[in-house]
Amino acid sequence: MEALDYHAEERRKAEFDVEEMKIVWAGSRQAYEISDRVARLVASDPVFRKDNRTMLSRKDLFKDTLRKAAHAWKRIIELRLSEEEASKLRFFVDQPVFTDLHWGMFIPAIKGQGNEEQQQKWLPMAYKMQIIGCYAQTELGHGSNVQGLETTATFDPETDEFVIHSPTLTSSKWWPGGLGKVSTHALIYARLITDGQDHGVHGFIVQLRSLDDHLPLPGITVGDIGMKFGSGAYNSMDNGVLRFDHVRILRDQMLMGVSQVTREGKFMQSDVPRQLVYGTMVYVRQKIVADASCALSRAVCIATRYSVVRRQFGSHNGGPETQVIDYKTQQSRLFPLLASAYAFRFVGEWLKWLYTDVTQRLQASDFSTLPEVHACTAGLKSVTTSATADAIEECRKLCGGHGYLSSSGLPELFAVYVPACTYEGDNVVLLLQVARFLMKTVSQLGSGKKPVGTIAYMGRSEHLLQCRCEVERAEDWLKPNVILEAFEARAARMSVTCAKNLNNFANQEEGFAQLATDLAEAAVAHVQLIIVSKFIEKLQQDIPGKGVKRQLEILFNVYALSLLHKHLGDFVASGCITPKQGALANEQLRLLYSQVHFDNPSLLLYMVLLLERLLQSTSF
Ligand SMILES: CCCCCCCCCCCCCCCCCCC/C=C/C(=O)SCCNC(=O)CCNC(=O)[C@H](O)C(C)(C)COP(=O)(O)OP(=O)(O)OC[C@H]1O[C@@H](n2cnc3c(N)ncnc32)[C@H](O)[C@@H]1OP(=O)(O)O
Ligand SMILES: Cc1cc2nc3c(=O)[nH]c(=O)nc-3n(C[C@H](O)[C@H](O)[C@H](O)COP(=O)(O)OP(=O)(O)OC[C@H]3O[C@@H](n4cnc5c(N)ncnc54)[C@H](O)[C@@H]3O)c2cc1C
Repeated sequence: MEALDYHAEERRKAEFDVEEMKIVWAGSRQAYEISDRVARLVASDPVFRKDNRTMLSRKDLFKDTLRKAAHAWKRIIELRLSEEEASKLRFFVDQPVFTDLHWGMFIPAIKGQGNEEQQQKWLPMAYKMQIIGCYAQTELGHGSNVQGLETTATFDPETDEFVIHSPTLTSSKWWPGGLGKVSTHALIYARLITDGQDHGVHGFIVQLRSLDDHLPLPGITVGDIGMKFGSGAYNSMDNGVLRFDHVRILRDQMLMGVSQVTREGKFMQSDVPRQLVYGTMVYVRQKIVADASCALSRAVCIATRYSVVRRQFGSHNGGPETQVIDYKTQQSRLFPLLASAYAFRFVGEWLKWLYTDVTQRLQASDFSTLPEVHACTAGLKSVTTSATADAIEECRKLCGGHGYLSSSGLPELFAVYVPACTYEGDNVVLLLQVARFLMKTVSQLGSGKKPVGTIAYMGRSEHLLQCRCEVERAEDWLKPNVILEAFEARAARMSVTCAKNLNNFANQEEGFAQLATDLAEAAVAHVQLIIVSKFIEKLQQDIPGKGVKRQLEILFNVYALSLLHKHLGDFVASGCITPKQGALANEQLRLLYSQVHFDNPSLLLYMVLLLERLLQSTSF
């Protein structure tokens, strides 16, 4: 049989409503139709070809990216695409580009932190792309520690201007995408100084290049920081370096939504939390979580197709060899990744809802859910991107030697994806933010303040700290409430243990530093609980289509039990389950793989294959 026949054969065996599954993946019928239409648009347009990317020189790759960006913009206008359609177009073009930062950070920062007048002044120009902006926060010396930034914005009351200056080499802005070659403007973060007093880091809009000849303006030194990891990949982006030599900007170029400086040079803090200065990062972290399932499903799709076609060993009497998908080891490495793609998809949908909710609350001056939203976006960004980056590498190995070829699509996918573990907050630094939130929650238990939302389970910690898992047989692990309680108990116990251990330190900050590893692990347990619980909530919804819900239930069990198996040490050490129950979970996981394979050899497989058309991956 030819490779295509193997694929057709596997597709033929599917026993669930494929059209309905596509809709579940997309989120709604309308979202699916948009995705399908835009995918075809991109696939049929030769300007958007991507098969030669890894062979282009940096200069040619960059030119290719500019050509694609200009063409995309032309198509968006000609076809009057909506924002959702335009975002899909960006997704299918699939090449990091300066417009990501313009639309994804520069504009949201002005919307989120600018006052009405500033929005009216800057947004129309930005929407028409008459100006192009980037997000220049990170410096050579400080990225994670935003409060450590050194660039200064000193108010000069005589001229009603700020003087933007890079006082040291380490204060050079370093990394911003779109900065190196393209941006005319930057949203920069600098220390606000009025009358000799330092008010911490605030956002300022600074013009970098002339709108006539694109040359840097006086006092601005700007350039590209050079080649990055891998061929093709993130090298399509002009990540840049930027230095200021006493550059003057008008006072109203400080974003004044969170704090203001008056004409007299008086600093005024609005009645809103200062953390709103970090709001754009929260927005993008939420987007990154939604994107994780897309990158992961691309990789899983490639590895699955390969595993169906590839045959090694096991030929009897000259018959065909065994499809590698039939090896239990291949299944146990691949199926949890497929299940994770669906889990991340659903938690991403939920996070989008949470973000929309907090935005509406903020408009009504309700800041109560901000800490939880920060913890959820930070934690989910960390856990989903780390898992996805690891999964792409695992998919490469699942394709044997062929996975190492550029034409498999996996090396470039890995190279382009892996910085997601670092940008928008290093993943460990973000986990420690979650841990801080958890420790605060634990310290408030018993104060009468009832934990709500994703930490509501902490309110039942008395029960969760002493409950016993009732699993006696492997199939008991198929019950969602059994799984949920095990994950809740593990998360609660790990957090409470950390909190107790912290109390052994006279100095809390010192304790936090010493226990950082345990705290990060407690944060992972909490975030995995969120993902598991959102998958369960999804399954409680009405999901139409023959066999669709059943398949999602199988994927849920695979996701949860494979996590339980991977983190068995945590579950057993915190006393949530016994070693025997851990072994039963593993047994059930094995049964699940083989049950899927025995009942219908292609069910899981088919779900990946259908994603292929949607995701347009470069694949075998
Ligand atoms: C019509 C046409 C349309 C076209 C459409 C085209 C579509 C194209 C769209 C594309 C979109 C794509 C999206 C974009 C692509 C992404 C590309 C990525 C490029 C990368 C960019 C970057 O990397 S930007 C730089 C990011 N930098 C970081 O993330 C830095 C990480 N560090 C920090 O966030 C902070 O320093 C910190 C949180 C680690 C520490 O902060 P700080 O020192 O102030 O704090 P404390 O720890 O003491 O905390 C104090 C207090 O504040 C709370 N807190 C901290 N952060 C937040 C927050 N963000 N929100 C709310 N609260 C926060 C913290 O919990 C503490 O609370 P307490 O209660 O006091 O404990
Ligand atoms: C491809 C790419 C695109 C980017 N785009 C932009 C952009 O458009 N705009 C922008 O402003 N920035 C951008 N950045 C910068 C990015 O946001 C930072 O690199 C990121 O925030 C991490 O900061 P850092 O580089 O200072 O890492 P560091 O903080 O120096 O991290 C180094 C190591 O130290 C550890 N570490 C640091 N602090 C702690 C701590 N408190 N406790 C425990 N461990 C710690 C980290 O876990 C990590 O292992 C981009 C980066 C990349 C790679």
